[in-house]
Amino acid sequence: MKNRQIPKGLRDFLPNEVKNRRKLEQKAIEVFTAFGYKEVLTPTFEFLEVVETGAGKNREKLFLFMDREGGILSLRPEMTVSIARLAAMHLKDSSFPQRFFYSANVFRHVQPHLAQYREFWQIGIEMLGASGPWADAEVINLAVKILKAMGLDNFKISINQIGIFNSLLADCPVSPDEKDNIRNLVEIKDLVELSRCLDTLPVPDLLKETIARLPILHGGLEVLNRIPYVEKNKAANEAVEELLRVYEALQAFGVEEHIVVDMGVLRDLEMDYYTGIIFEGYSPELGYGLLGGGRYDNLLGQFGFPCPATGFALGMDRLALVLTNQEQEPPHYILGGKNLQVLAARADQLRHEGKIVELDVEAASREVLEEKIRDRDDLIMIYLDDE
Ligand SMILES: N[C@@H](Cc1c[nH]c[nH+]1)C(=O)O
Repeated sequence: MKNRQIPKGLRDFLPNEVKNRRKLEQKAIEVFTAFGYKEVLTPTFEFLEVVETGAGKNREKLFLFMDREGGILSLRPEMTVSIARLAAMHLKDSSFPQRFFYSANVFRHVQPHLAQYREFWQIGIEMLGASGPWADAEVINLAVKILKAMGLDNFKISINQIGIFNSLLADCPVSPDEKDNIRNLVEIKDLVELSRCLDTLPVPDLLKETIARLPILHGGLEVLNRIPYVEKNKAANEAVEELLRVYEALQAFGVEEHIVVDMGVLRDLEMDYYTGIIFEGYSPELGYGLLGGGRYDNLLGQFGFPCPATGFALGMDRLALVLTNQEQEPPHYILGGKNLQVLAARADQLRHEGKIVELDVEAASREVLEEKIRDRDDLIMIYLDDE
């Protein structure tokens, strides 16, 4: 019966799920607000041309449709590009940095699996107009603070600087397709195929060895001493230096226990606008990432407004799945009786005391009401006989 189905990869939210989500959202908003971030909203769909500025090679993941004038539109697959467009349209005369946050549904035509829907919710921030390690570290610090505020303790943020990988790759005398393949193999950590692929290419041995090791290079700062080829490449060296500065700033923020330096994080499978520090947050018990982000200094320039920027987004559906709701609920009453005026006054009084009160709007008798809520052990019944 098709009229009772919804398209693949979409979902309804029942009251408990909505409540959990709103709670998480509320906590995130409190943290963002305390750091001076302000909420923005953008339209649910944009011109394809705008969306492709950020996710160029991922057209097959977009939900596309046409407007009546023949323009091609896309449901937003994420928020960063829309905010870059917003900044270029509205903020040219503002002072910077500007700090924004959002909570929005986004759409990607992915193969649905656990906690991966085609419409999903992201909460995120973008800091526009600030370069330098302190800005990157503030954003990563906020990622840590958010996960903590939501009740997670056992999580890590893997950080990298995309310039390290890009500079190594620039020294490989191979075709763009082969570069894409290498990038992909590093990202999915396929060590066997990566070595095999590198062996077939005319890449200098030291560089080959370095790239082959990237997926397993993770840990503390010592990781940065284990990338031998970096010495030979000035840009890679500078990128390593920058990563070091950000790590130091994260130490100053006091969050380094959650930080892992990870040369295998490229975020290339997600977005291709990153230019500097990139990071992903995950909980070791889970097989998937919770949040991701990084620096994208060239994106706003593509909308005619060159401006450095950095940010991250967190997947709410995934987070909701991780977190069991530890908070105590206020008592939940059902209030029955025949005199509406008396009931209404009592209901208001209880609500005023912080209780949740449902009024029995069907004015059932005590017996009927008792019978009706027999299976609802979350409810406390009060019946007011006429006084
Ligand atoms: N928009 C990115 C996350 C991000 C925000 N800012 C920078 N990166 C994503 O959806 O993965």
